[in-house]
Amino acid sequence: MIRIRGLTKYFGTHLVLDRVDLDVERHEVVCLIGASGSGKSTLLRCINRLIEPDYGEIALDGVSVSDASFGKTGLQRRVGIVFQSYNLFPHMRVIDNVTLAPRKVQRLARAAAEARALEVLALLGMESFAYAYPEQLSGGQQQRVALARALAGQPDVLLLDEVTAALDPELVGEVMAAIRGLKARGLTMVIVTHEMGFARGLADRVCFLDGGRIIEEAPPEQLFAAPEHPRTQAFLHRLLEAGRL
Ligand SMILES: Nc1ncnc2c1ncn2[C@@H]1O[C@H](COP(=O)(O)OP(=O)(O)OP(=O)(O)O)[C@@H](O)[C@H]1O
Repeated sequence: MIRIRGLTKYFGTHLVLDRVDLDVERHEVVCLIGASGSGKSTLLRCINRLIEPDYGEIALDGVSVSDASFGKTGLQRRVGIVFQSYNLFPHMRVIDNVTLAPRKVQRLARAAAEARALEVLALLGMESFAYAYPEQLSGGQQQRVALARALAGQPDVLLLDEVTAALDPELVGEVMAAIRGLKARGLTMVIVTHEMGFARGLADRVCFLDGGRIIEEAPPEQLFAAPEHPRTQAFLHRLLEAGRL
């Protein structure tokens, strides 16, 4: 479904992605792990063109993401993204946050947009908060609304960039459970995470980035139990020492 070849990105003279190749199949969940600065977020953000790469190709179902047939809004509807900072509009109720893009971008009528919003909020266990304001919700609940907002566009792929990083530890579990529910429904996802438990429990495949390259990829049970590359071994060893594995 997603095919990435030779993706290369510089920030100034700093090579941040170095000829990355990656395939993601429909219904697959791929987690990107690696040390801070290894290029995970940059790779993720190239997929929906929040960042433009310098070289390389990304195709979605065989069509280049820079093809004019997508247009930028078309691409960003097909490829949803959720960040660490959920960025809900504080002056708008949950339901208005979730219906905003479908109404303004997809030109859906209010009733249809609200029906869709209630459906995705229910999927994330948030339907009873539809008429609340963001400030009335916990961080975990706000992040679930941010997930609902991304899903309301009915994306084919969801990109998650450290979505649990800003949450208090006791709130991480509810967001992870919500994402597990999305996987069970067959949503294709590419996930950047520092939570190895998350990658282990959720991913079909884990990619380890180091210095802007994917240097090892494997199903989690294999990558965590028997990493092959010395750099992956060293990274996992450091996490183990820090009590984060
Ligand atoms: N807009 C930018 N301008 C300049 N340098 C950037 C920019 N965005 C990222 N970088 C640099 O690119 C490198 C890779 O950043 P990226 O955020 O992709 O790494 P990461 O693996 O996601 O890190 P982290 O786990 O800390 O989020 C880092 O050295 C970062 O400082």
